[in-house]
Amino acid sequence: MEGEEEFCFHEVSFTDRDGRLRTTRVPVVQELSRRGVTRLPERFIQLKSAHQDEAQNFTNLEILQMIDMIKVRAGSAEELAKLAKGAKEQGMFLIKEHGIGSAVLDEVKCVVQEFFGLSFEDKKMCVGSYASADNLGYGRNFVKSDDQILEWIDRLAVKALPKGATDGLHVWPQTPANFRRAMETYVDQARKVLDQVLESLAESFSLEKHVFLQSFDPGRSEVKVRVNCYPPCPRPDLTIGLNPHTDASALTLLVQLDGGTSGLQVLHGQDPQSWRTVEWPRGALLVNAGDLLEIMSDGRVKSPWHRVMTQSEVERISIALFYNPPSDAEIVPVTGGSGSYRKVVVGDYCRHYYKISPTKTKEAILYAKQES
Ligand SMILES: O=C(O)CCC(=O)C(=O)O
Ligand SMILES: [Fe+2]
Repeated sequence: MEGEEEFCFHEVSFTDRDGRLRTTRVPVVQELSRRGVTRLPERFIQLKSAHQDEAQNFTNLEILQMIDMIKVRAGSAEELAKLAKGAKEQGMFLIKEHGIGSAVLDEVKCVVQEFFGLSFEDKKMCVGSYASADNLGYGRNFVKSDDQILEWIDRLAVKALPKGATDGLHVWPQTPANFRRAMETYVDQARKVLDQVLESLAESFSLEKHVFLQSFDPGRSEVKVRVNCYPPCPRPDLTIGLNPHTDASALTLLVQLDGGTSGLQVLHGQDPQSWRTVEWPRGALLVNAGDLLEIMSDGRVKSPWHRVMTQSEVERISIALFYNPPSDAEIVPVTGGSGSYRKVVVGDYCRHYYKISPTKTKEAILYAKQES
């Protein structure tokens, strides 16, 4: 058996179910992978459950709508109809001709690859840890107990907007030196694209075009970026990169680094629902509705349940950008939808989401449901 003492660990603080502050150690999966472990450590083995059985037998999702943002900007009725369809039927769609410069995308991909290419010691040294502030920095996904089954992932999370929000908190990597500049340039351009998506989504639902955008504020809206690294895994059939979840955000923009095949899966269809692997053409970006948009849109859009599978030979890196209105903004569902949502304060919703996550079902959104 590989000696536990040889592994590198993330030190994790969490508040347990009794409200006590606890610490635990979580193996750094990139290091396990680099050392060529052939046996998946016990803590990563998911219980044999329905979704594991299905995981070995899924089909590709070929029907994600591909939205041409040039046509959207020109007000093409046909493209807006595709946008409405993608948002309503799957809560997830692809965008092309988005206007984010290829040099900007190449640079951001390059800095995240360089960061995850560093040794564990160098990564730890050049960036603050999760314990430092609000789940930011370099580490792992949620850990809430000593006996939690772990996901095969390492991640880096930074708060990119409002500008300067994390100055002094040492959560931006110092290596590579251009990391922060590259990420902030990307975030700036991505935010403009997402504003356009929000405006066009409203139009595509025959609503006034500012109904979603009006909750946002150029100086105070929030962007968190999470870089997800799923290293090659000895037993992809026994574990998962990221457990099924919905995002708390209004919108999430996903970039997947070239070279990696997609491991992202989304729950598709109604009665029966099934997991489908997302087909992700090179160059396209993926937009995913989060819970806040489900609330704002009064259920016209549903935040999709999604998860990430691992692969045995390939390291996959994705960049998830979460776009939210200011934390103190009150979001009010646009009437005429399902009528089952109530107004919530963004920060209150997000705190609730993080407090109860991870969950086995789409539970956090119940917080924003009207009592019937
Ligand atoms: O890696 C991916 O493609 C998805 C990541 C994701 O769902 C998340 O970070 O919330
Ligand atoms: Fe997600």
